[in-house]
Amino acid sequence: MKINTSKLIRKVTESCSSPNGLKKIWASPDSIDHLKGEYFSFGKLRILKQKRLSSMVTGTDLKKQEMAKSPKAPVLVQKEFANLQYSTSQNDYLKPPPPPVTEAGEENEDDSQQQQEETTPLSLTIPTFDNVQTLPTPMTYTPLSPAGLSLSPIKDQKQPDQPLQIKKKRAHGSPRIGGGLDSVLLESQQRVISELIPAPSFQQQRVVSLPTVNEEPIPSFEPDIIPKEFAHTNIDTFDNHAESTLVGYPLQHLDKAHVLRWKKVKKIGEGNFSDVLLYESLDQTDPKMMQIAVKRIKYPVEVTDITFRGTPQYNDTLSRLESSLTRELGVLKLLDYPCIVKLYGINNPIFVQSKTPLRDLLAKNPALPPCDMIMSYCSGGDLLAAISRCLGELDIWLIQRLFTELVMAVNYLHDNNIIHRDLKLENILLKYPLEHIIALKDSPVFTSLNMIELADFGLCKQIQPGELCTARCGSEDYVSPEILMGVPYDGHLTDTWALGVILYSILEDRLPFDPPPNATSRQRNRATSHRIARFDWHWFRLANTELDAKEIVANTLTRKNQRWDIKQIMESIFVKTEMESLTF
Ligand SMILES: Nc1ncnc2c1ncn2[C@@H]1O[C@H](COP(=O)(O)OP(=O)(O)OP(=O)(O)O)[C@@H](O)[C@H]1O
Repeated sequence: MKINTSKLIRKVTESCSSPNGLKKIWASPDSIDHLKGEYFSFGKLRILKQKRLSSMVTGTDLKKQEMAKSPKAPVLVQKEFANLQYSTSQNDYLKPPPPPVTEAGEENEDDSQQQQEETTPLSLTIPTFDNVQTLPTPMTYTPLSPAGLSLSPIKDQKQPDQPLQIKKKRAHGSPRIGGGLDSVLLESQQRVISELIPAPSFQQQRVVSLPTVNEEPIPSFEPDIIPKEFAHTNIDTFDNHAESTLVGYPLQHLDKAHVLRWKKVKKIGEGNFSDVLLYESLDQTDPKMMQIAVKRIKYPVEVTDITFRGTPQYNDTLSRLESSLTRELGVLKLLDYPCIVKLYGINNPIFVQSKTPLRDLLAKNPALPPCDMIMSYCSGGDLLAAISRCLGELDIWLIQRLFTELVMAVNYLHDNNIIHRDLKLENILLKYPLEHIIALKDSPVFTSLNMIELADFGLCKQIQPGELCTARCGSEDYVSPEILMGVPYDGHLTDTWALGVILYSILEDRLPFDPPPNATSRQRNRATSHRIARFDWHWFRLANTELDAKEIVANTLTRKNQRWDIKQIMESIFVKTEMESLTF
């Protein structure tokens, strides 16, 4: 029997978007299971499973708990919007959605009846544009957390009277797993900018496709190549070792004769899946590697906690983690472009040599050693933090320069049949602090040096020309309507959509699909996905300003059949004129 969950979905949606706190919704365990792929990741949602009855609890109590745990996200102060003009001419809209479809066999909310309900087989409906009759369900993702099930705040907790801000920096300590099996399904803790990642045990809910990428063949693991001291070291040794000194292998020479050593300086960043640390060379060899950024993978609790061993969560998590890791490393090894972060080396060759590095390591040792990716260091940090620090006041020449480099990086990826799928402000790294970049403006080297590096290839994919993707992944504010709809999508065009979101955000100092500055409380309570699906964005600060950049936003934050691809963005006046001045 097919379960009808539409009523429950509506209730959860209302509850999740309610600013006033706790609400309980009772439903059968199967209904909950059915919803998990959609809703488990809602920041305010917790699922309490009982034997025959489940409840979902949403509310501010959970938010508060998590907010107390998470460091504050950088706040980007907004300008006054009191006299803003409202411009709609450049936008197109979907027609208002018809009322939600009522399916036969609707669930009864009555508790007593719920208790009677026995297991009902789940059915999977893959929506297409033909049969989508309601707006897509708001989605966030719940990546797997080594810290367990704590939930983080998510943006719709904003109170109506709060100043606008691009605040959606990741929640520290809320790691994700992404990219695995092209469906990246891990659960339990979410980041503030979320990925649309269903939980691992709910893959029947979601379009799950195995990777169709033509991955570069990775040579099979040769045990001899791993230095003895690493191949049989336990995790404590690695941890102590990693605290102070890092031993790494340059990608070109994965043998013991070429090991390099670095000393830890400090932590410089944190993602959902990794800690990023600055190290300085102890060998004084290659100047490029004097200072390096080390991306240390955070292993989810499901693979580190021995009590999970042998459980479906363990197996699922392990394979997704492994898939994500090998994908990111496999792609990074191939890339060589000024505006893209470089992978210089690795702390253990097995991570780049084996197709199943984690399983191989676990076969030798019960605990996983750290995985440290040795990467180029960008001393300016990420663009979101930089913009936040300067209160969103970037000169247009600088916006033009940074965005042009980003477009060139994405063009390089697309030319090489790679889609990024997680383009966002946090993944754009500045090679130098913003003030240094500004000071360099009139220097002769300004046009010969790249100022950004694109990072975080955990969700990228190598694709065949014309291939469509099905994995619903990305970050909530940057995700395109077709991904929200769950239909197969062209990854090139979802990348250019994200470029539109990025450019708009830098220009307007706000994310395009946040509630508008003059929003009514009803608008404020609407999910971001609702506005995305309706292409509901407007110019505010720049409503009356003529700017070449605006045509890029207008032609990317639009329907996929009208959306510019990367070549068209490169042909725009804003990008083309800047590109012509660059010499790298
Ligand atoms: N090479 C680098 N140089 C300087 N800072 C970096 C570098 N790489 C990453 N960072 C910092 O660390 C943060 C997290 O890095 P990254 O996005 O690669 O991790 P992640 O775990 O994949 O994150 P996410 O949660 O977005 O998937 C970045 O936003 C940035 O601030």
